[in-house]
Parts: sequence; C-alpha cells; structure tokens
Amino acid sequence: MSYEADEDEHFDVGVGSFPKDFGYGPFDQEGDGPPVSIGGEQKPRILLMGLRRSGKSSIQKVVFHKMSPNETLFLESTNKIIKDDISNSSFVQFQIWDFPGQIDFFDSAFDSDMIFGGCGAVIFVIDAQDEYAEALNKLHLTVTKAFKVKQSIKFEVFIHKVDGLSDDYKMETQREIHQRANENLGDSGYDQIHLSFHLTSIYDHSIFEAFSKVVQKLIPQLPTLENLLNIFISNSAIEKAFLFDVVSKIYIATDSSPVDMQSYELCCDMIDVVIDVSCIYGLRDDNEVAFDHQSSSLIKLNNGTILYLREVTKVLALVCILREDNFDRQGVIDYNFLCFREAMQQVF
Ligand SMILES: Nc1nc2c(ncn2[C@@H]2O[C@H](COP(=O)(O)OP(=O)(O)OP(=O)(O)O)[C@@H](O)[C@H]2O)c(=O)[nH]1
Repeated sequence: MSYEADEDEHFDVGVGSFPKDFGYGPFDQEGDGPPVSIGGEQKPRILLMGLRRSGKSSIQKVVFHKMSPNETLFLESTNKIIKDDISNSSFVQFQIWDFPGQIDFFDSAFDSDMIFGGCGAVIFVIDAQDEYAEALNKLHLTVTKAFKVKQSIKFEVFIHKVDGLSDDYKMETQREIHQRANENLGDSGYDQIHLSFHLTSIYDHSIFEAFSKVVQKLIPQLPTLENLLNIFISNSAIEKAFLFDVVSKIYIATDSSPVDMQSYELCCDMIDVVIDVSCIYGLRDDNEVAFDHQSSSLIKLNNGTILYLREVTKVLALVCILREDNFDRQGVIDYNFLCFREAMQQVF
C-alpha cells in the first residue's frame, strides 16, 4: 500500500461546495488495466458487489462524489466494472471497483485471480428492503470465491437501505442475515471466513461511518494513529477526537473510546460548515482552496460542549469534542496538537 502523495494527477471534478481542485479522481475511470501503481506499489482495491439495484453505485457516488441521496434515484444500472481512483490524500489511497449486479462468476471472462488478487476488501451490499434469500446465495458465492484467491481479504456486508425500516425490524434483519450467512459458510466448511456487518443508508451518516471502518482496516499504521490520538486527548482533557478525510468525511482514525453516532454526525456537520463558510467568505481568488494550513474553527454548543477543528494536512482535519471548562487551557491543547501533527509526519 502506498501513502505517497500523487502529485502528478490533477483532477478537475467539482464536488458540491468544494473548489474544483478539491475533488477526488474522475468517476468514470473505466478500463481493464491493472490498478494504478504509485511508488511502485499497487493501490489496494475495495470491491463493491451485490445484486442489481442493491445500491452500490449510489454508495460510491454519495460518499466520494458528494452526490445528494435523492439524485441517486436517477442513476442508471451499471453494466460494466467502473473503477474509481481515490487519490485524495497521502494516507488514503485506494481504488473502488463498482461491479454490475448481474456479474456471473462462472463466465469464462471473469478472471477471479485478477479481480480478487489485488483486493483489500469486498463490500457486499444487501438491499434490506427487498427479499434477501438470493442476495445471501450470491454473498456466499462471492466470499468463498474471493477467499480461495486471497485469504486476507476483509469481507464487509452492508445491510443497506435501512432508512425505510423500524429499529426493531432493522435489528431483526441484521440478526437473521448474520445468522444465515454464517450458517451457510459453516455448512460448506468455511468457518474461518469472517464477515463484518454494518447497517447502512445513504440518507444518513451510517454509510460514511461504515465506509470509515472499512477504509481503516486498510491502513497499516492505524494502531499507531490510535495511540497518538489517545495520548493527545488524555493530555488535553479532550473527550473524543476524529481524524477526518475532509472531502469524503470518512474518519481514518479516532481514539479508542467508543464512537457514538451523534458525535460523529456533529463533527461531519462541522466540516461542512467550515468548508462552506470558507468558500463563501475566505477565498480571494479562484486558485485558492477552501481548506488550507490556516483552517481552524471553534464552535460552542449550548450544552457546554466545544467542537474544535484544526488542519493536519491539506486533506486531513482533526476534530475534537471537549467540555467548555477544559478549553481554558487552549494553549496546552494547541501545543499538544502541534506535537501530534509532528508525530503524524514522522509516522508517514
Ligand atoms: N431508500 C434507499 N434507497 C437507496 C439507498 N441506496 C440506494 N438507493 C436506491 O436504490 C436504487 C438502486 O441504486 P443503484 O446505486 O443504482 O444500485 P446498483 O447496486 O448500483 O445497481 P446496478 O448498477 O444495477 O448493479 C436507486 O434508486 C437508489 O436511489 C438507501 O440507502 N436507501
């Protein structure tokens, strides 16, 4: 896995309120060639698989291309593999391959060694609003085929479109899918395959959270990052800190205290606010970007909590949640932040 900055590639894709050069790579980067090699290494691949209309393309467009969820209603069915190069930051570099729902593993044109060989994670999307018996069969076929090619692949099951379901039904669906998928694997002698399950929807932050967890599994330095964040928060009286990829709002690391969805959503919203305000009031000319080394922000909530954002690199931000009383010692926090940033530079 390469973490070098891909400076030669300059993409010209507008994403929401971001200036043009603040986007990810061009979406429809089609072709059957091998993954782009950076620094002599191949970028790991994340494969999006699942039945037709399960929501694969929507997930990719919403998370990485700022498409609004409602616009996905007009997406056309994918009929060939769409490769998307995520080269936004020096940390998170990977390719996402969006597969057509009707892909046939038994087709002689399907080269499973090539497809699964360089793959870091397979995300299998199941439409929870639909009958899922067929999806479970396809899941079984997909993971067993991939496992035979490469045992270290991470298998992530997105139980998707849960926005239409009640909380009870969501839990029940997750339990049933979990149980049946693992039973199928056990029955055919594949107990060693581990599946992770996530309840997701493009209509809330759950899809970003789930994607964050998948991407984190592909970052070998994650334990070190987590450690650095633990040290940083404990010495700064901070309650929670997220290291965010600013464009996708995926968090690539957090301290080891549990993540609660509300805190994550608050921090995501803060990033939107900072970028929007910066775009409206902060840009003097077209060549400037909305997020740079001067980006920082402080938001006081009326419940005595503070959100504090600082730029770490041109694509990463640290967003912290802390009690207002503890912000008295801002100097200490800022100093610790500089130490954290320097340590990050040493790690990468
Ligand atoms: N309610 C709801 N609908 C969703 C969600 N995600 C996707 N959809 C809808 O599901 C439909 C199919 O989405 P696509 O992204 O085209 O599905 P796909 O899996 O890429 O389909 P193929 O390209 O045919 O394989 C679209 O109408 C989306 O708006 C979700 O989280 N909730």
